Amino acid sequence: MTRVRELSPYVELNRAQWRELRDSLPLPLSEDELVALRGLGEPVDLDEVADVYLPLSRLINLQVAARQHAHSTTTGFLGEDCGTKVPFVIGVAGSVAVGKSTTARILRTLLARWPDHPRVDLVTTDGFLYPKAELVRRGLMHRKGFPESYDRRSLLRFVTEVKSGAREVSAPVYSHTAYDIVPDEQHVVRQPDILIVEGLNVLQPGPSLSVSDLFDFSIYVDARTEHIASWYVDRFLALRETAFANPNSHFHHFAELSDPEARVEAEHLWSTINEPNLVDNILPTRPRATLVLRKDIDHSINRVRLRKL
Ligand SMILES: Nc1ncnc2c1ncn2[C@@H]1O[C@H](COP(=O)(O)OP(=O)(O)O)[C@@H](O)[C@H]1O
Ligand SMILES: CC(C)(COP(=O)(O)O)[C@@H](O)C(=O)NCCC(=O)O
Repeated sequence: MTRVRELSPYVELNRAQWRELRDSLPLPLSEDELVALRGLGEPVDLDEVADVYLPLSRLINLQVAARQHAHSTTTGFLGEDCGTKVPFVIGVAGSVAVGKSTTARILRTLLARWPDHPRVDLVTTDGFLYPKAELVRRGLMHRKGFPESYDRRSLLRFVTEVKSGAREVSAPVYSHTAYDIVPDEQHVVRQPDILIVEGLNVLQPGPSLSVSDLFDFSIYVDARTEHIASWYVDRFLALRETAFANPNSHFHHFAELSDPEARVEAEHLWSTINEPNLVDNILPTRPRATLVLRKDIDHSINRVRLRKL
């Protein structure tokens, strides 16, 4: 184990060192299950689940118990009922196209296999983007994914209600096909043991209480900006045969583009929207994460940085 710097709040481990912390926890995931969790262009294999995600699942399992204990201490101090469980909330942040959704889905599946917290729910923050009409009204159509394109107050209220133990809390749902919020769809969260909140900007601090203040643990999925740019372009090219091929897709007009034409479009979207958002808004939140998963150019996670203080 190497210390990042003397007196640093972080400890940095390479994959071999991190793998040791699995502590013989069995692998509760099959190849078929993993394939179903992988996003487009995400090559994560069972070795990576065993080396990286199992130690993480073990660490979070320990922290759920510790958090519950800390909560009971506070409720006992207040003379309130110590028996109620407060959902443990995990934030997953990182750039567009870095693979956050795959990380969040693998984590959700692994955490749900522990008998002490089987109910794990996952919400993506795209549901809290303003609807297209509102983004147009605010002049934010080219700022989708920037902090100001989200209804941050609703997101904060949603997580607060889940943490307060509300029986049912609804989140709006976003569709990449429609490029908009789906008017009549809701994701209903019913008293989970763990809630994962995944999105570009979940670690953003705010002028007052923000959603990251409610996180018990947070993960930043990280890679070099130029590697993420190439993953974004490759995924855009691949989407022509999948999502863009759907005539209802907002991006359907890209489906027929040649490789060089599609590359130009993807590079334009990257350099005008997603890269500035990464550099200006997302990367500055990285130091706030409890854990940073650092990916190599082949998407494999080769380093882990844990905040220990
Ligand atoms: N235009 C699109 N059409 C359909 N699916 C998309 C589109 N853009 C991104 N996705 C999918 O949405 C999910 C989230 O993508 P993104 O926000 O880039 O985060 P990440 O790649 O970090 O998970 C991914 O599974 C991705 O494949
Ligand atoms: C929907 C997103 C803003 C991500 O939302 P998140 O769930 O991370 O809050 C992003 O995937 C997106 O579509 N960005 C717009 C720019 C682009 O299409 O690349």
